[in-house]
Amino acid sequence: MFLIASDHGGLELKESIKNFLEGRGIEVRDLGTMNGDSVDYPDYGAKVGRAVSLGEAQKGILICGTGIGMSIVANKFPGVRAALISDEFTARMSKEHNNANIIVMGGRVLSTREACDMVAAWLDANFEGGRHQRRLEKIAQIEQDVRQGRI
Ligand SMILES: O=C(CO)[C@H](O)[C@H](O)[C@H](O)COP(=O)(O)O
Repeated sequence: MFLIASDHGGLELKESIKNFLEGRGIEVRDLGTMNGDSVDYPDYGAKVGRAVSLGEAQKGILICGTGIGMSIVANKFPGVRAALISDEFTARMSKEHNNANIIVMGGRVLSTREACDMVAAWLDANFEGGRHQRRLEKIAQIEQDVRQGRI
């Protein structure tokens, strides 16, 4: 099951991506925002970041105006690897090398077509493991060390 959320700056793109995913037979849970009123991206980024961190969902998609704020928020949660992607190449790499469990996009940056192609590239890619797994383990270790005040 996929989680998706946006602020007002990503609302339109969120709706398009949701339709795109559902068209591919993927179940999507929309955590808001549901209308164009101005809202604060941390509130929505935290909903998806928390759920992925707790294992309530395997994957998430976040959209704000640029994607920057949402990625900062989501990456506060342990175990979250949120990737701000900008094109099909970074979308694919975010899975192959980083095994990103959340992708983040800018609703004021991308066209619907570009964004859907990027989502497809991420979905269709596979994590390569090997040296990339070692690097992800180092990230997890850093997370532990920071939490326990070792570094
Ligand atoms: O990335 C963002 C925040 O870092 C987003 O672009 C927000 O959507 C943006 O900041 C919202 O701006 P607004 O002027 O309040 O519409």
